[in-house]
Amino acid sequence: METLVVDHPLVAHKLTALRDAGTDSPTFRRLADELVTLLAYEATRHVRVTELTVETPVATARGVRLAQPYPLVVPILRAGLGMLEGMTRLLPTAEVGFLGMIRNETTLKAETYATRLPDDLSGRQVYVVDPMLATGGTLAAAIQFLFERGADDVTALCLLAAPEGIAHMDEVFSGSDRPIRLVTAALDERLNEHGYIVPGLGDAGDRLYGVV
Ligand SMILES: O=P(O)(O)OC[C@H]1O[C@H](OP(=O)(O)OP(=O)(O)O)[C@H](O)[C@@H]1O
Ligand SMILES: O=c1cc[nH]c(=O)[nH]1
Ligand SMILES: [Mg+2]
Repeated sequence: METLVVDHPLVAHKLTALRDAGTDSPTFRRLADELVTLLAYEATRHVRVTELTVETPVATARGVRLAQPYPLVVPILRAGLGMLEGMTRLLPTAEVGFLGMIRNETTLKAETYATRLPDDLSGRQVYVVDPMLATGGTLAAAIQFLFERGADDVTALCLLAAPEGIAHMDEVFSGSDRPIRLVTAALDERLNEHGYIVPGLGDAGDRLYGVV
């Protein structure tokens, strides 16, 4: 997996506020939304475009527009929903598909409870959004699911990643000829004994939407 850690003072500033346990849910949501827009700028660097010409008031100009089929954005519920609007603001013509997944907090295995995606993803560029890449079980299962539907160009946007999660992704997809990119605001130190990212930001879903 090709990993890009976005090194930018504004990203670091917003991420620091996001990590702060004293940051309330409304502020956390706003910061997550702002951060994803900054990450999306880098994550969409390879978005497919087609060339065209337009008439400016002065002359003919060559330019580009997003190619069809338009990209698919896939938030992994629940926490990924906190990154959806920031993505679609930048890619307003993108289609949106949903994956509902929850990590069993005892076994740390990901379980899928909802899927609402186009059946055929061949030829589509897919952007998966989920704030946390911890053990990597959730993201690996999500991408396997997208690959089964024909996706061959997947970029994941995460606010935080752990080295263990990146290693797991590399192991699961080592023999794959389909490239996967990860764009993240930070690569943290490690996971703790409960599978939480250290120093991390806690449970992203709870901090966005409250404890259920
Ligand atoms: O890399 P992993 O070890 O699989 O963990 C990461 C997953 O855990 C969190 O979701 P969670 O399962 O807490 O669900 P939620 O979004 O409903 O809170 C997070 O948003 C990821 O989806
Ligand atoms: O640190 C972590 C790990 C998994 N899920 C979270 O929300 N936070
Ligand atoms: Mg959670």
